[in-house]
Amino acid sequence: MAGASACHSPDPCTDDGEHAVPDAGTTGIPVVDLDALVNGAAEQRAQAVRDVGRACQDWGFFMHDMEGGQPRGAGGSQRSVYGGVRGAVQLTGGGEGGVPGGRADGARARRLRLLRGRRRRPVLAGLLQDVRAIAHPELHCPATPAKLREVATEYAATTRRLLLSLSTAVSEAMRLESCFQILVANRYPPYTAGPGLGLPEHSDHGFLTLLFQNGVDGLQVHHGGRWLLATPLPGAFFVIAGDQLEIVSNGRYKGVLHRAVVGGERARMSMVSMISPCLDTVVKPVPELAADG
Ligand SMILES: O=C(O)CCC(=O)C(=O)O
Ligand SMILES: [Fe+2]
Repeated sequence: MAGASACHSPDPCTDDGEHAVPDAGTTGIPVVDLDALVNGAAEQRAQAVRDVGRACQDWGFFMHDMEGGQPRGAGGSQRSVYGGVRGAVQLTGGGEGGVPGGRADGARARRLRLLRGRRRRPVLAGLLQDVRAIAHPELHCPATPAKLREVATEYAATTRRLLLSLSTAVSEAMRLESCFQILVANRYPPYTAGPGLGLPEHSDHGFLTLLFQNGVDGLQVHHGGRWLLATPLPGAFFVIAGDQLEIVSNGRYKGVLHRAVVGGERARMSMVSMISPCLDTVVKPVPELAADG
């Protein structure tokens, strides 16, 4: 696979300031009890909404406290999704933005742009293999491996419920029931030539993103002018504020910059589920916040 040869070439990620991957400090990343949001009594829910608001405002990034309880099925969904997506990533040949299905004609190129979002730098060959699939309103899923459709259907539904609860908490005013959802599976092959940039810094174009990983760290979040390594609580989802949340909140919440670094003997995988309003929605600040200027 391309990743192996990339490991032996001069390291483009550490050669110059432009591509350098500085050491990340650790943590302080906010933890929010999302169970209170979904199942809590009025006062617990109100506190969780305040916590989400503060985390969005201060960080644009937080994690979901699994101790507080996770939505039923999410754990099983996380475990089974590794198996499902690993096969899909390998079968699609590990191309960056490897959405299966045909040549990059105009429509497909537009779809790829939508799925990839806004990136500041190109992805370096071999450091990332990914599969992106529209998950809602209709699941567009590769036909192989056979288990993938089953896994993706369950995973999309589980994460969509959580994303909608979060979206409601972040902005009760925004109607997101008819949403648009994208699933992404990223695989970063082993890379022993030093630290490298698997996925350059970017913000996610949607409203909210849920991300979990296979126990190999590498996600970094930009906070307070520094890159911090995002090490999750065991089994936790990371929650990432996207560009549309920044627009809706009139800049009060930021679409946070994040990136993925690679380096080490174990392949890293991350599973991303991103939600947006349906595609014909005009995304603009909610009036109450627009009035603030
Ligand atoms: O692999 C990661 O941790 C980051 C993935 C990501 O940010 C994305 O797919 O948008
Ligand atoms: Fe991202």
